Amino acid sequence: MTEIEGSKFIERGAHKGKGIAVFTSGGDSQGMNAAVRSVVRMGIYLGCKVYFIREGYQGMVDGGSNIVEANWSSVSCIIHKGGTIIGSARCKDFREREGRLKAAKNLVENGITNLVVIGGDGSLTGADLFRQEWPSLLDELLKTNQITAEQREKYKFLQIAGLVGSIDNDFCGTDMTIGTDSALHRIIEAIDAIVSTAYSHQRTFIMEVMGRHCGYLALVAALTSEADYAFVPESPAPDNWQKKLCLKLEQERQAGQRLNIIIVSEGAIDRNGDPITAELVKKVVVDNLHQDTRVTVLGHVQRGGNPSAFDRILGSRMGAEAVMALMEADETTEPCVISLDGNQAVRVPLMECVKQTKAVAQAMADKEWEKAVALRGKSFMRNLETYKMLTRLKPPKDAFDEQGRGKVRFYVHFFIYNLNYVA
Ligand SMILES: Nc1ncnc2c1ncn2[C@@H]1O[C@H](COP(=O)(O)OP(=O)(O)OP(=O)(O)O)[C@@H](O)[C@H]1O
Ligand SMILES: O=P(O)(O)OC[C@H]1O[C@](O)(CO)[C@@H](O)[C@@H]1O
Repeated sequence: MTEIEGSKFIERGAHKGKGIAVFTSGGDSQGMNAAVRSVVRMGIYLGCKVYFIREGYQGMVDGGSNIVEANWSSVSCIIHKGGTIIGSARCKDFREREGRLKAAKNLVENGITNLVVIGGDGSLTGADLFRQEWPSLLDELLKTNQITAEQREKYKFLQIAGLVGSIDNDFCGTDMTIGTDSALHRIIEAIDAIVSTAYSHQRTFIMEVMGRHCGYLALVAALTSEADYAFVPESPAPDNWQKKLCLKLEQERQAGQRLNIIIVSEGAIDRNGDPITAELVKKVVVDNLHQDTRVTVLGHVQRGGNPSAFDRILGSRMGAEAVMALMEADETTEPCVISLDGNQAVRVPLMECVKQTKAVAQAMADKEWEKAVALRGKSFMRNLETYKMLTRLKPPKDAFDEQGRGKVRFYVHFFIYNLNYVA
């Protein structure tokens, strides 16, 4: 790299002959293609041989035509596409050492010692383990005559850079994972559509959103749609949630609201760790309030469709940074995750992020809810506090007209004021 008046100039062909492979793993997410494109083009610019590994870890384990060299035009016209053009999978084989042994052999055979992993917490946890085991995997391959002593020596270091591609935003160490923003767009669009029909029929809608054990999507969806209630896994509803929920819905109706929206994260639980499903919430509302209530499960719509501008840029920036991280690494470098910190792309140690992400799961298993929320990070914590505060606030009396109905303009001011106040 050359310094030109304070800015870095990365020379074309500076890393000629190095082998890099990129693959996408776990649930697909919008923006993965932008990241793949960026890795390929940055790699080629630097003179590397860039490979696609198709179908995630399964392709790495199976090898053969799943590992193919990419060229500049293989990634033309994909930045706007949802999903991942190189396929993704959940792979049981890679969870076993035997599978990882086959994967190691395939990488050595293709001369690949640099990996860009684009996936969620599971994929990056797998990558962390793979990197730790690499020397012992090569030893075993050598011992069983599957690789030569020369190959053992030449490929002794495996460098890994992870990009967090998942709609769940459940990985510690980055502000936003690639795909979350687009999924939120899908969710908000759907809620806005539901609100109009709910208004006409004075209905209550329960919307189930994805996120696995992470409530980020549910929380931000609730905040941005003024939902009346939200169930998120990290901060389970109080034991008497049924009563509190019904009271809240009743209050809103009495204030003149024609509809209610409740957001349920697919991983929502109560304080005992038992699931709170959308159907269970519906039963509580119908049995107690006799409201006309419907459930909408958004499902994979959230993962589909074109990526937002944010996710395209995020994927592009992260992809280029991942290649640079690999090229600058030496045998002492720890594997890293390319993260978003504020507006900066930063490299953080993969092992640390995996450890912290596991700690969230542990805190939830131990029912240490406050710890779980804190471990999710500041932005999660602030969103949760904001939402709780907004839903606790009751409108003053002058928010109602003579018939006791809510004045719409008042609500708008009230909401905006409070949002500004807590932000
Ligand atoms: N502990 C692990 N050890 C080895 N491999 C793992 C491990 N966890 C996950 N993997 C590998 O990563 C793959 C993807 O993991 P997972 O299904 O958890 O999705 P993810 O990467 O978390 O993505 P998403 O957040 O979109 O679901 C698994 O199918 C498996 O092959
Ligand atoms: O597509 P699948 O394998 O059904 O997985 C669904 C899961 O994947 C995610 O979409 C991404 O992790 C989760 O939100 C959801 O629980």
